Amino acid sequence: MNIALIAHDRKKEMLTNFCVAYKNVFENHKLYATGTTGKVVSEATGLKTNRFLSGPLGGDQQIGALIAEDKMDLVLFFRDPLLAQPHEPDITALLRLCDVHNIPVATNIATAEVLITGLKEGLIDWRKLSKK
Ligand SMILES: O=C(CO)COP(=O)(O)O
Repeated sequence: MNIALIAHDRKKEMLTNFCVAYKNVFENHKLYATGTTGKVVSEATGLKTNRFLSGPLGGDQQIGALIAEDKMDLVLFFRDPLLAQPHEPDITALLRLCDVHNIPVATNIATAEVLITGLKEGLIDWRKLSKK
């Protein structure tokens, strides 16, 4: 499965800890990330991440393009709901595309826990069947 990892600055530590905790799951999948998130996660966990541009410079849009092409299977986007982002339209567009293409997406750690458990249990395997 192709998994996108994205976190706003004040959520990066949380996502990193999440990736450490579930390293055994993530290492069986292909990871993509926005620039800074990928750097931080890879350095802390040793997991390989395919990194795009930093979010404010277009990274969210690059991940959005993969979603539009039906190439992303799961998105974990730890958003900061208490801080305005300069690239808010890009964030909205990415989440909209998840809804357009029915891609499982978590925007906080509580939902991410549920999705990662579902991933382990094979509950997202339908994605393999739905590939165009
Ligand atoms: O801004 C982001 C998502 O909207 C994340 O970008 P970085 O991973 O480059 O910090």
